[in-house]
Amino acid sequence: TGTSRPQRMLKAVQKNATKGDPQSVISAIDYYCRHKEWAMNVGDDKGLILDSVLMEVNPSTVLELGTYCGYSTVRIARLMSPGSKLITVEFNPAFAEVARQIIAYAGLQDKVTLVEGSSGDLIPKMKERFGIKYFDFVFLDHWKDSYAPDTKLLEDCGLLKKGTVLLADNVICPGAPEYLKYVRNSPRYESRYYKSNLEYTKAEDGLEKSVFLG
Ligand SMILES: O=C(NCCCCc1cc2ccncc2s1)c1cc(-c2ccc(F)cc2)cc(O)c1O
Ligand SMILES: [Mg+2]
Repeated sequence: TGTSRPQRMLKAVQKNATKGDPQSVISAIDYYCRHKEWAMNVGDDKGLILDSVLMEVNPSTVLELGTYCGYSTVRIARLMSPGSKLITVEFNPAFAEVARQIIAYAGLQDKVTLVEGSSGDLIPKMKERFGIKYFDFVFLDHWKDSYAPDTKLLEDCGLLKKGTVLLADNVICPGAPEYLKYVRNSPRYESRYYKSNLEYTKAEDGLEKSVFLG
């Protein structure tokens, strides 16, 4: 057995990016995944939408579900104000190990808390474990059929407040039909679809932005 895809991605960052420079880490990953080996990062097309929605919200607390190698973690944390906190949840220990190193290489480890485990187990523990009252921004990028149940769980745990923004990746490809039905039909959300491309491809994908109305 050789290296894994995430390990090869980490090597590309260590080789081509500048330590402490988040933009160079993002560019190194995008170059590697577009020209060498595809990987399921949110990518540069959808990444620009993520950046603009994030800057509009300017959140103090962020929850990311699905860290993978930390690409979107770096994209988000690099735009967050001093003193703000990002909690990112990853299920797969091998992914988490690579993500920790990529986040540290970008110099963003002080803003980011990476937690290993499943979203369903960890969401109910957010308040007691991390002293979180509410999340201002939630990026959903984990199991697509977990988006809807985990959104309901966030509501039930009182982790959303009036104005919290949920941004969901892959609502077209691989798709999150249950989630779209839920947020688009619920009177508690104001939703909007941002059409884009599946990372590093010409296929359609997009992000759904849903504002919690309280
Ligand atoms: O599955 C995807 N992403 C989730 C990985 C699941 C890892 C998890 C994290 C976690 C944390 C907490 N609790 C439970 C879980 S489970 C994903 C897949 C594609 C794709 C698109 C076209 C393809 F042909 C093939 C793959 C593209 C994407 O952007 C993705 O995000
Ligand atoms: Mg994704």
